[in-house]
Amino acid sequence: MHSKEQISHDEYQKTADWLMSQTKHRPQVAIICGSGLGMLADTLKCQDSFPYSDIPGFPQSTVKGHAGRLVFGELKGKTCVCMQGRFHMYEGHSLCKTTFPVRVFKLLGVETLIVTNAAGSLADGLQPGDIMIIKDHVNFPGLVGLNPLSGPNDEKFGPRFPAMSGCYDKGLRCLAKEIAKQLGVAGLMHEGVYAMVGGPTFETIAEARLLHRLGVDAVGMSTAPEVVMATHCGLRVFGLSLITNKVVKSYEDSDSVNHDSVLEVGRLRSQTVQQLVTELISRMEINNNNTPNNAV
Ligand SMILES: O=P(O)(O)O[C@@H]1C[C@H](O)[C@@H](CO)O1
Ligand SMILES: Nc1nc2[nH]cnc2c(=O)[nH]1
Repeated sequence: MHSKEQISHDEYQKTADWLMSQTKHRPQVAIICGSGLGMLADTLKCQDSFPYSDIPGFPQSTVKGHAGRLVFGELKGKTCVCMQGRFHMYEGHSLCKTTFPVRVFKLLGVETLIVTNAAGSLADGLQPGDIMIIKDHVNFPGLVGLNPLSGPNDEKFGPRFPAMSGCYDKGLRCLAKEIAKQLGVAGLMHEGVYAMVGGPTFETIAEARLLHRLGVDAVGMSTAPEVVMATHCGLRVFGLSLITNKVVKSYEDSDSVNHDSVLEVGRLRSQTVQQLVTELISRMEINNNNTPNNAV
């Protein structure tokens, strides 16, 4: 089902053209808000916002904690677009639809994509409330062929066989660590490997143990397909996981995770995540090599 659906370049372009006809903002940075992290859009000034239901070609958000709005605005001298709500494979969207906004962002002239998510920790040193800079990912659906790039390749966006080593920009990861020190939150910050699983089930204990043994630090149900699409079309990527729970790895442990507690940790850490992302956007350099006219 996932590899058959294709979205043509024209369809992405139509959505980008519609958005450019509705707002004067021409974003350089795009932010995808994870579960409970929609407040990242609140810091944007001079906002223009669009419910997904009004945007031609956009899928709809169905998950609590994902408002379903695209917000454009200015942040510390940079023009941004923020997805208040992302699309997940488990909602029944094809991977093309799940990642639809990423190529639209490319056509809008975006150069850098910031992805955020809520994730459960497997690494012993990662506690709920900690923030993990994503150094790399394991795309479990992708490993078995559920890849948004399956099917005919559109060379206008990128090559047939894109490299994924180094897909999380090193310079931005270093900058984020420096900012965390300056904000006095270095104690909360870690760097690690995120794994995407299909969801919507949280992990069994056996699955949690398997992921832990494989070297995964945090697990979630998103992000990897977006990053694959972004890297394919040449966007620079920065990723953050907010650790919302420890994944249960012991049969003696009676804890269990639920979506409301995931959202609650998002609320508790919203200010810190907001400060980090704001500073990162403020201090990142933009090369302006992807203006909408020469985007793809
Ligand atoms: O959109 P993200 O990846 O932040 O959402 C995570 C994974 C599930 O969608 C949900 C589980 O609580 O949070
Ligand atoms: N798969 C998965 N996704 C999450 N999102 C937030 N917490 C979790 C978790 O424990 N497992």
